[in-house]
Amino acid sequence: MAGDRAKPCELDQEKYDADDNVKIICLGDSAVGKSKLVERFLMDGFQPQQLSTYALTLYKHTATVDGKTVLVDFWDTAGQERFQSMHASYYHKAHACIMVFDVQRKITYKNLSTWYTELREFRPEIPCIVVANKIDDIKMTQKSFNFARKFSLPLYFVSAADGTNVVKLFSDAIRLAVSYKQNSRDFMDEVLQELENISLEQEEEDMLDREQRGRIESPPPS
Ligand SMILES: Nc1nc2c(ncn2[C@@H]2O[C@H](COP(=O)(O)OP(=O)(O)OP(=O)(O)O)[C@@H](O)[C@H]2O)c(=O)[nH]1
Ligand SMILES: [Mg+2]
Repeated sequence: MAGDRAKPCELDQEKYDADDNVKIICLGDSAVGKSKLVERFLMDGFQPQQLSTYALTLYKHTATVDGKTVLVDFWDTAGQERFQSMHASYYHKAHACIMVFDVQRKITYKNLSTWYTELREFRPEIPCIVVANKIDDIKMTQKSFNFARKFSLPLYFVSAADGTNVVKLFSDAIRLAVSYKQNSRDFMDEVLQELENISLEQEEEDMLDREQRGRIESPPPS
């Protein structure tokens, strides 16, 4: 159910290896509207309250992409310092990113580069959408935001308050996540998998060695 708080068992990230599971993360400064956007998409509603996301909220959604059912987890967290302590697992196995700024607060736009740098440290290749939120509140005089162009990222002008472009944003994010998962594997994933396999092989070898030594050292049965 949308809005459920993440329970430890739901944080088992192995499930994202299965074909029908994708993970989409939300990034951006505090109060840019990350939570409101997900809520608007999932519940088609908007309650203008000021509550900041506490630690981590997982929103679950079932989508259909090209006739196939896809289970989508949207990961949402607070954009403030609290985020710092959990970044590695937040990015782990993510298939797409929605990176939000507030068109009314320039600093949130400036900070995109910090978010983007961190995203690319953990997930060098996943699709990332840049989102200009709160366009209901200002007169958009064809403002141009170079950040998205500079990194060749798609830019969406949206409003969680009145719903402008919200469905389009999330539908496209889901499609991108699915196609990323089907068509390419992150190089980092491959390297990590490789390392995991090597250490497993090593463990197996060590175990066989120990067994063999045990057999030699123990006296033969009389
Ligand atoms: N006018 C307007 N206000 C919005 C919009 N989206 C969000 N807000 C308001 O902005 C504030 C912050 O929204 P949140 O969704 O809680 O922001 P957040 O990015 O999740 O913040 P953290 O959880 O602290 O990281 C709330 O008061 C919302 O009502 C929008 O599209 N238009
Ligand atoms: Mg939030």
